[in-house]
Amino acid sequence: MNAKRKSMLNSAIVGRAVKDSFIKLNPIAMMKNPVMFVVEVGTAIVLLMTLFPGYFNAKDDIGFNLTVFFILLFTVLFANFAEALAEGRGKAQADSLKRTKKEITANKMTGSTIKVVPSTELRKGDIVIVSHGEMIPGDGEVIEGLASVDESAITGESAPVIKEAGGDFGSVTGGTRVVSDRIVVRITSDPGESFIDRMIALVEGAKRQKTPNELALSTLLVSLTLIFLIVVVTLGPIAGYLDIDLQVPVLIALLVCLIPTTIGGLLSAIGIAGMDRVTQFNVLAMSGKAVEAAGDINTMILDKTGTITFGNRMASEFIPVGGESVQSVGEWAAIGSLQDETPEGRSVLELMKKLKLNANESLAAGGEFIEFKAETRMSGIDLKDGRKVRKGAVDAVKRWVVAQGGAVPKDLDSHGDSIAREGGTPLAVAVDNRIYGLIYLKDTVKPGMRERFDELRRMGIKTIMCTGDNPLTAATIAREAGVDEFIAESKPEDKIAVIRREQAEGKLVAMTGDGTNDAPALAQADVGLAMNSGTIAAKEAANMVDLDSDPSKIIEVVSIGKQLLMTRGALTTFSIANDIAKYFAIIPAMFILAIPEMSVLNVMSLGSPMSAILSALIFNAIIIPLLIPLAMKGVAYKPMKATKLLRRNILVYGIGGVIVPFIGIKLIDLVVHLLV
Ligand SMILES: Nc1ncnc2c1ncn2[C@@H]1O[C@H](COP(=O)(O)OP(=O)(O)OP(=O)(O)O)[C@@H](O)[C@H]1O
Ligand SMILES: [K+]
Ligand SMILES: [Mg+2]
Repeated sequence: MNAKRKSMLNSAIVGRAVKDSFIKLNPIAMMKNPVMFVVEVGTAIVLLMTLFPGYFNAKDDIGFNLTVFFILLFTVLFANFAEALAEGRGKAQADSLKRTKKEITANKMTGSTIKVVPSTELRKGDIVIVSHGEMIPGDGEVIEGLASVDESAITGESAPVIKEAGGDFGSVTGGTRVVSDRIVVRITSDPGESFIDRMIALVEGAKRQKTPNELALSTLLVSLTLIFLIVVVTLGPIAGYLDIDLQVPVLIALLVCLIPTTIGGLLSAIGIAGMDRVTQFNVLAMSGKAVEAAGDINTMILDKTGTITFGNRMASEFIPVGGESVQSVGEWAAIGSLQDETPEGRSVLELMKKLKLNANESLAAGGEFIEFKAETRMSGIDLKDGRKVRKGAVDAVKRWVVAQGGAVPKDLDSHGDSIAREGGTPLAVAVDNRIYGLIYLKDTVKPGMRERFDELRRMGIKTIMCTGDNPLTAATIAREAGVDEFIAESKPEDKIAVIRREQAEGKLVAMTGDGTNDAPALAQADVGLAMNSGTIAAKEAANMVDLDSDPSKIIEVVSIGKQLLMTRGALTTFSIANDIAKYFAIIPAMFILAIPEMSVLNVMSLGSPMSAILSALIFNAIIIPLLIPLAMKGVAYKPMKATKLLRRNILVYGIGGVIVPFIGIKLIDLVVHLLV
């Protein structure tokens, strides 16, 4: 991550937020937030009454009304400021992305000629050539060649990544730079629909829509506002009937204190900041809904290779069976791997070199390469002389050999099992109906996995490891990493089946993936995190993309989602509890103002009715900016079960929410009382 992205709020962002706070006063924009809209309307009424007291036949104290007006105005401005500040970093980031997007020229291939055209003219399906030093003019897939690409413009990561035709590392992003070699790219997006365009829209929050959770909460806040509005509006006539004179600005002050302005003012900032936290983490969430869903996840599906383990499964040993030799196992393994571009395949050839073994490579000439497929769990080559060479998962190779009338050497299983028990992956090597031996693929569990899974368990999240590997290896790695369940010998479609099974039980499921065959499962999952290095299909199916291509990040994304939901819950509790406390300050004051004999009601022994009302109103306003840091950073929490967490939060934010205003209002009153 680059420093620019990491930089916290700087003065430019704050300055812009201050300006935006005033722009956001526009009532049409304000209507999106009904609670604050009511405050704004109240502010306008008080202003009119201050400016034209004659019209309202108010016998009033202009000084008091003017003070109320300013406090109300600041209440609205503070809420606007919270939202503007939360948007700030995204807007700044969008600006810098727009700068990288500036016009790029493309070497477009039309037939056999190359034409230089502006990147804006490129359409889906166009073919371009990008050489060393040039910018990639649009999103696409490498169809020829291999190059290292500097993707720091989007990922912030300065180390270049290798992009090559075929496989899962072939997708490139417009605006990134080729720093070595030359690639031919097929463009996969039309202008305005590129990854950078989507990223700009996303960080700018241009298309931000309320999430289902936010909508539900907004409905609650609007209902509360309506109830209090009705109460306060009817209070006027009732008081009039009783011959009690209640001034309109006092009623408005009462209303504003009662309606949930704290959460109303911070709600959208909390949502934006949550999205922002995910973005700073180099994960692009396609919607706020995805981040929230992450907070509600019950089940997490994880890959073994590359997610829980480092994934650079390297051949470390050739183990002969049935009386064969290391040389023959190695030779056939190598012949079957000559064109296998997977890390496993390449490592076989490297092991040959390391062991100083030779393979008669000419045997492979003119043969037909059989690519590794997760479905068959084998790869190899059909030689020109008719012999078929295969290497792959032991059970798959056994079945293949038996189907051709071959026999399984007696010592195969024991050797295979001992590799698996150590957490390694055994690959069997066979030619036609004869098994020569095993390749020992070594892989290691990433450090710290157990602690992270413990944390997930404490949050009540179940982890399921899905792997194409054999049950023994799977069990060993599962035990070592501490996942709750595992599914071995799983095919890509098995992932969808697990996701559906969990969802049928009413659970929300998260998963990560990068291959085209992961795309359906990524789409089926409630939270699908695709790797940026992955295929276009995977990235389109997912609702999040990890720019650093670290599948284990799903764990942190879930934590951020949880934190977002908790922050919203905590501040809602705090806000509503707060309003109850203000009630005790302002209601007695109103009635004492009208009937001085009622001064026994002054439970908080505030200076005067006027100062009580103003103090409650000032507290109501300044609590918003005071809570901005909490709204932006999210509440701190320890992973624990949802019910326990809820109880704790109600205790802290509910009771805290009742006590804090009593102290706050009392302190403010001490000062205000001196002034009025
Ligand atoms: N290049 C290869 N050639 C032959 N067989 C392979 C090759 N790569 C993997 N295999 C075998 O196929 C099995 C399935 O591989 P696949 O990549 O689908 O799953 P995996 O990597 O083991 O698990 P995960 O789903 O956790 O990534 C492996 O366990 C291994 O036995
Ligand atoms: K309030
Ligand atoms: Mg794999």
